[in-house]
Amino acid sequence: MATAGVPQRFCRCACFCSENLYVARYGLHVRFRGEQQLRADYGPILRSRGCVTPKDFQQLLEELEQEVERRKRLGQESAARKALIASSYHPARPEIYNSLQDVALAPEFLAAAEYSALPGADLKGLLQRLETVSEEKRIYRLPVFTAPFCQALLEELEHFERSDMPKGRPNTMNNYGVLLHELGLDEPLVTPLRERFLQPLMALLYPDCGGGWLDSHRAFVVKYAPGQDRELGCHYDNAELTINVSLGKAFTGGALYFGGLFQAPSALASPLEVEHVVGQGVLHRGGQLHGARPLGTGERWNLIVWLRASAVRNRLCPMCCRKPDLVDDEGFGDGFTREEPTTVDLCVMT
Ligand SMILES: O=C(O)CCC(=O)C(=O)O
Ligand SMILES: [Fe+2]
Repeated sequence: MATAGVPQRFCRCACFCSENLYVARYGLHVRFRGEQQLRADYGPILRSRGCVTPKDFQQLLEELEQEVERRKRLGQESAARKALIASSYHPARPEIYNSLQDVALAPEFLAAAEYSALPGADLKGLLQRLETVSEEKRIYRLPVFTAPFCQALLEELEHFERSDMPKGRPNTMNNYGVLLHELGLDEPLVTPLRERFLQPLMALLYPDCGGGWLDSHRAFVVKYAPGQDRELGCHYDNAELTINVSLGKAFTGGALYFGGLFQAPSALASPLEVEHVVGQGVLHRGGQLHGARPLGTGERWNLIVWLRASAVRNRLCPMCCRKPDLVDDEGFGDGFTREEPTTVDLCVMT
């Protein structure tokens, strides 16, 4: 469905500063309101995962307090980094910052998106144009970018990494990578990718998850390398839908694994392993539990776009599973809005 909206102010949910704090050492997401609550809610599980001595617990407390402070400052600090990068960073591959061209996209991706935008398109027709990785889990895969585009984007990201520009962390679980909006790549690259190509695809694949109502995103590149992050613990995304595109380089290991939906009990029984194919994107629901196996050799860079539909998340924050407690934020925030999205069905207007 084609939609035209007025510019929105986006918000985050206040739970961002108290829920789902990730403790990598103990492989655990915790809710944190203070020492007593942490002991009461997580004492036994923390002990079973190696947080045994008073010193261990004290260290964990300090880390959680720091993480809360970091999260409170995140929006403003990110906006400041973006402004500095815009004024003083010199790209290695300036063409990446031009508006997204069809030549950057794999023919299969163009064909699937073009088909999906036709008035008579249906799910059955679309499924003939992409790979069904799991029908039950509704996971799909298709080529997204051409090899030269992946190469150019990687070169640009490595150039940025080597620069002395300030860098944000892609999300609360990955320590290495790049936030694309800070680099100035949202407007020319990610927003057109979402609006022109992913929206029609997702509307057919996941109409029940807001696929037809995507109005913002959070896009980042995650990097895995020896001596840096090597694997990713099991989690669900703060997104209605996700696309994960493998950009390269040469690597072994790092496969994605998928369990059930996070709301379902025994959600991680018999996970499904999905290998990366360079240039290809894996599509899945944000609520599908997943993680990444340890990297073997080489470096792995993946573009992740968390796609958000305010019409869905305004009703229920996927991170705290409550009605969101809205806090104004910078940019797309976490994709919540105070008003319902104002959309005009362009089909009706013609
Ligand atoms: O390592 C990957 O490719 C998956 C990353 C991921 O799931 C995420 O960032 O949400
Ligand atoms: Fe994820």
